[in-house]
Amino acid sequence: MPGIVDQAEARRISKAIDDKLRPSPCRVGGTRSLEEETRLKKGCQRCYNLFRFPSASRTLSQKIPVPDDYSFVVMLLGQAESGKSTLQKQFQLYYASQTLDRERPSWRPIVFFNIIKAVRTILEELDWEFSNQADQSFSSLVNLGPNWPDEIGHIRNRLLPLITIEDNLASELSNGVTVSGGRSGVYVRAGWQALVTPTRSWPLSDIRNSISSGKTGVMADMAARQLAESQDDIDRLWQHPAVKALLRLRKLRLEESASFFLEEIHRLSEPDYLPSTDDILHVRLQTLGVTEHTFDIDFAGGRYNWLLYDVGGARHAWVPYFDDGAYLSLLPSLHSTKSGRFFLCRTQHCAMASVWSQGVLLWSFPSSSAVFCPGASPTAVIFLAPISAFDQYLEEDPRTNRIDDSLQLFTAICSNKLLKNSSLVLMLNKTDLLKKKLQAGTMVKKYITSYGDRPNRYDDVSEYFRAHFSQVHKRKGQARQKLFVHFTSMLDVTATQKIIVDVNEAIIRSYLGQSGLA
Ligand SMILES: Nc1nc2c(ncn2[C@@H]2O[C@H](COP(=O)(O)OP(=O)(O)OP(=O)(O)O)[C@@H](O)[C@H]2O)c(=O)[nH]1
Ligand SMILES: [Mg+2]
Repeated sequence: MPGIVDQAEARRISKAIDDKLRPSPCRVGGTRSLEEETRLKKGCQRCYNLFRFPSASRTLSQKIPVPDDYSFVVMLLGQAESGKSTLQKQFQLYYASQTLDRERPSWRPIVFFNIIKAVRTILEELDWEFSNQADQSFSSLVNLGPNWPDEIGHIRNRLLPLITIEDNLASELSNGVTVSGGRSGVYVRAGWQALVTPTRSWPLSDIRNSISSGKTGVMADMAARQLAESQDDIDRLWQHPAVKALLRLRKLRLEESASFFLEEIHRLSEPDYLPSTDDILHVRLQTLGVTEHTFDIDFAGGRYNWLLYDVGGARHAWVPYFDDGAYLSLLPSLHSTKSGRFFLCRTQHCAMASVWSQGVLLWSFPSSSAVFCPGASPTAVIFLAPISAFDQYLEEDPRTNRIDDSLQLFTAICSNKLLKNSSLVLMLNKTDLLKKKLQAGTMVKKYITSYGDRPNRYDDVSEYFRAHFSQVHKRKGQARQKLFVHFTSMLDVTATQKIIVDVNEAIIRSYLGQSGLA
């Protein structure tokens, strides 16, 4: 991978991976039935998983002997947009769906914000094409004809009242939180839902009442009205050949969920629109700091408390926490979660951030990387790596490939001594997007030179990435640390929920093994 290893090392790893990828069922070990053996020989991924993660395939039949006051602490880590909060929503949907139902109204203005941001981005890009069209390249390239600037200009004028709402809506939703660098966005901390819709009304009739009685935010109301008025123009813009050309030829990067929302604009503009589960899973909303979620999980005849920590992955989202101060300062009020486990500190001169608990330094890390550790070492870390991002670069550092960045973060996590007893779950996420990109002909080797001339097919590409992450764990991981790997598409509810159950069971088994309770 560019930036991780030098050329000779890249060739060595590449060869090792090729060797590993050659069908070799024996390497997964375990006792196999004839049928399983045969399927394994044919390269069946499910069989491979069964042997690689045997715990996930069996069911615990007895209540497990966990101390009464023990909580399974699980941290979700990974770069920005890797899908951590989406996985948290899937946990909530599975284990506490009534709380997700209660929160539905609070997602409504966030959906509106996602739409407005997409519309603004498209118009800005078209403005750029328009003002730089002296060479006529865009028009002639896509055969748009001479009138497209006028057509878009009219739509743009009608959409201006909508897009001017964006910043104020972001500020209302973020409750005044902004990040440096002038980025527009919605950044949320734990408990934001209650701020956005104070009534948290449910069922639908109550929501209609709360919307009509003005109990939702002022800007959210205004956005709803403007969307209702602008829906036809948004649709016209989205369907316009100039926009399709932008997406196709200029590789315009909208948020991944933008097309989902723009396709559905008329449904989302209904006066009593309430976000569906699919809408909530598609929403893009940046997490700021750490949010804590508690679930009671019924399992094998017992009830267990899980504390899930969702950590914001964007580097710039951490910037507000690292402002002036020449001394090591404790900032517990900003960073402690409900259970008061986190303390974040910084030293100005070495640009390191540190995590403290009860006066003990737990972890230090460069302030540019977003890792965080709870007061006690977590039972498990779930690391999400979006493998569809092979052709993308970090927003905060356009030279760093996103897969490369994920590998670096994963290396830091595997080698962190504080996590030596934690189970590690690696979710190679966004496989649906990866498939789409490969089908559309995007070549992996163009962005990941070490991929070489391997076939540009999903099975080969996904296995290649899995092998790379596994190599990191093998080289940097610690003896007692187990690694469980899953390919995921976090928007697929059925598949993800099955994986969640498997992962939970694997974590519990691993905990029992570590603590000698098995
Ligand atoms: N197509 C697709 N989209 C996904 C998948 N997982 C997450 N997304 C989308 O990716 C976007 C980012 O997901 P988040 O869960 O907000 O990412 P995050 O890691 O919490 O990001 P930060 O809070 O900024 O650290 C959202 O719009 C999700 O709907 C996936 O497997 N497939
Ligand atoms: Mg998040």
